[in-house]
Amino acid sequence: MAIERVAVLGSGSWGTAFAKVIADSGPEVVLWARRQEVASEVTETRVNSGYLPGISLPANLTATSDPAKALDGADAVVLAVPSQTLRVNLSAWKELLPPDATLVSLSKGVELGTLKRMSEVIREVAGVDESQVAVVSGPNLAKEIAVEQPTATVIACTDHDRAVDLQHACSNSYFRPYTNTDVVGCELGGACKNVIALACGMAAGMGYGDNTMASIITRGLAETARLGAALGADPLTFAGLAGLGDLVATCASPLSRNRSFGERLGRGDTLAQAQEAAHGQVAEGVKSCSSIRELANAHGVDMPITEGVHQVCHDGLSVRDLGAALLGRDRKHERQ
Ligand SMILES: NC(=O)c1ccc[n+]([C@@H]2O[C@H](COP(=O)([O-])OP(=O)(O)OC[C@H]3O[C@@H](n4cnc5c(N)ncnc54)[C@H](O)[C@@H]3O)[C@@H](O)[C@H]2O)c1
Ligand SMILES: O=P(O)(O)OC[C@H](O)CO
Repeated sequence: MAIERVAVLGSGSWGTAFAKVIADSGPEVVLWARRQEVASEVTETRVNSGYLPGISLPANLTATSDPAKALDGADAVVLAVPSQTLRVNLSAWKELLPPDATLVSLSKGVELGTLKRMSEVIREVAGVDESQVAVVSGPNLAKEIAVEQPTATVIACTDHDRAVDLQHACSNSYFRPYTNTDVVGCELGGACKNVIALACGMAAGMGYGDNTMASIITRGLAETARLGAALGADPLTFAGLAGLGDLVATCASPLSRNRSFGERLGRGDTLAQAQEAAHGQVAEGVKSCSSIRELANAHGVDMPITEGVHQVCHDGLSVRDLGAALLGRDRKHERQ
């Protein structure tokens, strides 16, 4: 089914940038903003100055703070709110969802408490089959995409035809989506890389260089793939855009909120100071390190970097002691 009208719910950095991607690809887009002043600014000036200052949004993108108006007649509903608020947000919107619309998750996290991936939360709250839920994940730093720097991504959906429809709705001269049916692998790649980026940031904050970064990235990928194997993901997904691609972009980029957050901790900031410096923008890994750790423990999967990041963020471990703990672990074979 051709996608002609899209609702994007959440007008932060990625919600706004992805709304622009879709509008630049053809469909009409209505962006929902929590705050009326953001919706008015986007509609009247075509700018979301709080999240994407200086970016001019296209004419086929309008905004509203009324979810009913955003969702009316939508062929696809894109969910662009933080992982830990998705359940509450979607519950409020549930009755307004057009019955056959594709529900698309942009959020990269694992829910605290339930340990569910975002597509699982969506299926549960909306009461839809998994074939109706898609995930967008890849090396997609919002600020680069907003200025139309070329990138690729993955649209994961168990229903290949639905993924292809969405692929058509968000393909343009700077954005190239690939399809994949491995929803589990794509979501785990997106959630886990935020935690690994926190660790890379911590190392950078301590003054360590590229050998350390490459070691954390590679061993971070190894532990992500171990979790994926336990949860039924396709191992090849982790070598793709939603695995290695997103991991490298996030761990290396000063634009990443997760890496920047970790860097502050590595320089000696407290969690509260790093949170304050984030100016309300979400660094998903700070919460997902705990849910991913719990998920790994429940499946008997060893994730030492994730465990260490959790201990730094929530158990008072110092970044220096995290480094020592990781280096001091039992020696082992690379494939273990
Ligand atoms: N920014 C990126 O480059 C990027 C890229 C890919 C994926 N993501 C993922 O997309 C998701 C959204 O990230 P973002 O970058 O847009 O975040 P952001 O911090 O820029 O914006 C979050 C948005 O959610 C809204 N929000 C916050 N709390 C809310 C609540 N309780 N109810 C409703 N809305 C609430 C905020 O008002 C804001 O509009 C995250 O899971 C993130 O990991 C971000
Ligand atoms: O800014 P971050 O750390 O949330 O990362 C942004 C994106 O997920 C990169 O793909």
